[in-house]
Amino acid sequence: FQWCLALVVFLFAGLLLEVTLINVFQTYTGSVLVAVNPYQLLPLYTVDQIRLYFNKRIGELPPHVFAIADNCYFNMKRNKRDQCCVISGESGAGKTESTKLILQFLAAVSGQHSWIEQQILEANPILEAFGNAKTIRNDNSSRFGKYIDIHFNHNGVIEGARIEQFLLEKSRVCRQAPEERNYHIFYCMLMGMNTEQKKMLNLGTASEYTYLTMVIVSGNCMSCDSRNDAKDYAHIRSAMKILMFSDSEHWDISKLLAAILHLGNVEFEGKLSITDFARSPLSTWTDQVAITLYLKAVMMGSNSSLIFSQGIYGQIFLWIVNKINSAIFNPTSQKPKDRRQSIGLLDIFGFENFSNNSFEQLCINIANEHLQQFFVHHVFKLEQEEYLVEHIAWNNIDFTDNRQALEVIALKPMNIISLIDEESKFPKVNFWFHL
Ligand SMILES: Nc1ncnc2c1ncn2[C@@H]1O[C@H](COP(=O)(O)OP(=O)(O)OP(=O)(O)O)[C@@H](O)[C@H]1O
Repeated sequence: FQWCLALVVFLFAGLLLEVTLINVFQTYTGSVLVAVNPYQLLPLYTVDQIRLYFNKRIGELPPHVFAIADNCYFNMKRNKRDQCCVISGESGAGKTESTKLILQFLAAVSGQHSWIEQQILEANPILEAFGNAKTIRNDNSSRFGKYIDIHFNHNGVIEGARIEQFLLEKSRVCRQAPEERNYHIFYCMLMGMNTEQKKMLNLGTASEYTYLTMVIVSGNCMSCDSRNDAKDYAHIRSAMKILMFSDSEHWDISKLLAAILHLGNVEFEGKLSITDFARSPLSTWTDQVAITLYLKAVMMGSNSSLIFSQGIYGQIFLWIVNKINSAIFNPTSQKPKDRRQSIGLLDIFGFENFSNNSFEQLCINIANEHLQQFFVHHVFKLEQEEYLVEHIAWNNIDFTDNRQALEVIALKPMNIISLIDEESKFPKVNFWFHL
């Protein structure tokens, strides 16, 4: 497995954008593309541009994300080695958009315009609906990490793909920071469903649901200027059809999403002991699920609806990723002639620093620190070691190595994560870190 060091790093600096030269926001450092988010639609990602960058050497044309994609594709075919493209940068820097552009490029140049290519591309609107949300930094922020492995046959034609997801931010289902929203799918569903469907699920408008209005500090945020929830819902529905979600599966998901919204509006007035419960009329329920839920709710107190809702949403998300994989992934036989090559695209949530950072931010930032270490290791350490071995004269480059920070947080035996893990085994524990 060869790591084609096609690291696409995006820096966040909107001010540069007044510059009229189209390609000034992208440059290379070695095989790494460094880009600034232009935050405007530039005519850089057209079919003509795909044709232009196809089969060109890096550096022949101005720096471009298509050049990185072409480089991966070319290396995979020529060297018969799997490739990987790591896309890194802070939140809102343009990672997800770049991932989609690379996918579009690969789908276009691999040549067949087949059903499977369309299915792979249409997985994005579904994943974004369930895994992305408006944050203060990005109206379409990924709240999970994803690794898409695209599989090619020996002729370089796409044969399938497989998606892995990491660390969905489940706490967002129950609460959001000011000016932020819950996952897009809730608003899309409420805006896009017809009256009859909403009636069957007993659904109203977003303002009626605690999970869509209860932000941590003050104010609430239900709309998002740059998005059209009703239109997006239609797109999600058609994408689900393309990915072979049946109508009944879609309806089951809608029922679960509605259940989460209703669960958020449940208020607990007091705690019933199990003995009280046994005496109560509820103990005559025959529905085992309801009884189990009720007993758990009693035992866990008022946090129970949060835990259920997050658990249900997490399971829906996992199920959806598996369902997508069952449509786009087709296992190959072991015969050498059927052997496939792959290009992997890693797109994780970007580094975040809010005034109030939760455990999720800690996990997101640790993942980013690991990527930064990978970058530092390959771009500075290994490169300079090679210069030494080959006796090449160069000016030593000073760089900040984040290894120590990583060791304290996650690598050394007594690290912050292992301490949190140990402490969280005790009831009612709370953490306050000042890093
Ligand atoms: N190449 C581009 N050209 C024009 N606009 C872009 C480009 N890349 C990103 N954008 C704009 O910036 C927004 C944020 O980009 P994106 O969602 O890809 O960021 P991200 O790095 O994936 O953020 P997060 O880590 O929060 O998921 C997009 O919704 C889009 O409006």
